[in-house]
Amino acid sequence: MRVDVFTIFPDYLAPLELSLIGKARGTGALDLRATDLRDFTHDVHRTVDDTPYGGGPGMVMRPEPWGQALDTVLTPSSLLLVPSPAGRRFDQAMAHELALEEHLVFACGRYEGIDQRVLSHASGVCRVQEVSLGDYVLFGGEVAVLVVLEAVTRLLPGVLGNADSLLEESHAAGLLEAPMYTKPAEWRGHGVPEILRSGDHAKIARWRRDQALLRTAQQRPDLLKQCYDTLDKRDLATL
Ligand SMILES: Nc1nc2cc(Br)ccc2s1
Repeated sequence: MRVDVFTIFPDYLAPLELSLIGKARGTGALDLRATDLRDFTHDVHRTVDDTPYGGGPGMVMRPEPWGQALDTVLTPSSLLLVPSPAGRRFDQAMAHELALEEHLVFACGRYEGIDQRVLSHASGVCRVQEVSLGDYVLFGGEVAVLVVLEAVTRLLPGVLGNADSLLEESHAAGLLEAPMYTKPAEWRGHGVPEILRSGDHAKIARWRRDQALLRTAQQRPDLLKQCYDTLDKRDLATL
């Protein structure tokens, strides 16, 4: 997967050199390029913003640098993602959708946002999707890019050593995952559920399913409602 990120703070994306994302870049699973939007300005101050038409507080990002920057990468097969408080709520289902894309382009806004004509113009070239992490406002889109890219990269083939862990993790089957334990068997007076040390894999799988159902019912009843139709009689007996 090819990913282009345009930002006025490319160093913000330095964490993408680390850990599994760094490995994904090394293996070629992820071809990631972060570009400074100011490279597409032509004045001595490298200006990327200006006052808003209609007045109001703050500054708006100018369309010209964005137009020239996006011209260098967008093709009809690209998906332009614009982090925004007004965007589609990012979730695991969207992460799976994005992991199937061949080319993601992120436009990281700052200030009061990007001139709307940039998105309108780009929609004549490729698909454009505003994306939100949640109902709160950040200083810019870079943090959203870090989150989206981590969630998507771990879904790319070959990135996670054990792909099976994708099957059991929270939100994988619409449920939160069961609580996990490791050695020692006794820690500060706290033991480990005996079933997990029984070696009976069928019973362990059932216990984990039950725990996932109960944990989801307690902490995220909204998720349980979404997947209720997929539950079988044994699941319903647990609830
Ligand atoms: N939740 C979010 N807040 C913001 C603010 C700016 Br400025 C740009 C993108 C985003 S995504």
